Amino acid sequence: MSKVSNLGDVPQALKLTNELLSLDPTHERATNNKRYFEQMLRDDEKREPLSQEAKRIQYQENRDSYRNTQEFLTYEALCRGENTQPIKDAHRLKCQYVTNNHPLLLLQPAKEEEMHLDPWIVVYHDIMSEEEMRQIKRLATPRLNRATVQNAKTGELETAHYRISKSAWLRGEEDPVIKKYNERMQAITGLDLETAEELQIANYGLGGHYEPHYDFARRDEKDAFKTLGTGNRIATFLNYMSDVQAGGATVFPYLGLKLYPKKGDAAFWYNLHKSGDGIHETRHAACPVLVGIKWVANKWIHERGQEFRRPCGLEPDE
Ligand SMILES: O=C(O)CCC(=O)C(=O)O
Ligand SMILES: [Fe+2]
Repeated sequence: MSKVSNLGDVPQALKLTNELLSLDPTHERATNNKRYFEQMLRDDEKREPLSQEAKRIQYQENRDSYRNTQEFLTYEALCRGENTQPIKDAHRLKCQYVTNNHPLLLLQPAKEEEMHLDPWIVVYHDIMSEEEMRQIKRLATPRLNRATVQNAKTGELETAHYRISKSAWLRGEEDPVIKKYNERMQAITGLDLETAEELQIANYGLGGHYEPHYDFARRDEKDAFKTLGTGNRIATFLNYMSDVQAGGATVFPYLGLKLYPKKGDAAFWYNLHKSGDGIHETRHAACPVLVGIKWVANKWIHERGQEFRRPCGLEPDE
């Protein structure tokens, strides 16, 4: 009951408390709460009602400054399902079958749908089978641990309030399903996955989310990916292994773009320009899960090995 009142719904908290007291009239905590909620409601009646605008200001004053930046407010608006800006050049977006002339794709081409042109963000439909998803979840489940982030100053891995999920890493050698799936991602992207990170499986429970971030490391970050010796994260291949009933979209605040998880689909984008500079508009976030749970599998592809597959460009933003 006090949790309901913490959310600001005192009348509902009082109603539930009265219900509890009708079942257990001697409940001491409920008796005290009842008195407390009734007093709160009497105090409320004396106060001038707050306008929508005043409520918004009060809400914003209680948050840290980052949460009031345009970026964060846009992230929240996108997560509520609002459209914050029209998708640029939406009329030029295309769908196509992709084979890259690769034996793995000739009989079953990948169904590629462009979601954004610059930066280029695509979704591949139905590329993971039910059985593959089941096996990946089976392997990951006993190994799920609270996800961490890298502290940009110290380089240490730590848990953070802005990333709430559990994750596990799966190596290609440990199961034929993983190996085969890695090969499919390699065929579709045309990139070398030898230098990629292992497959990261993430599970988001209710309220699980990951606030706006880049997948690539900035120049001023300490030791980012240095131990790997494979350069920066050139691209992200993000597989959705569940539908999410409400919430849980992947959103790009600078593009006004929302990708809704669809079981068996995957999103793909380059994080770096051909020059190696980061593409800042790829900043993205995983919205809080409101109903259901969310499973994803991330493959972060690195720069080394792509020298001939995606040659360097001479212009910084080519
Ligand atoms: O789960 C998502 O939708 C995005 C996850 C993500 O951005 C990440 O793990 O880096
Ligand atoms: Fe990410």
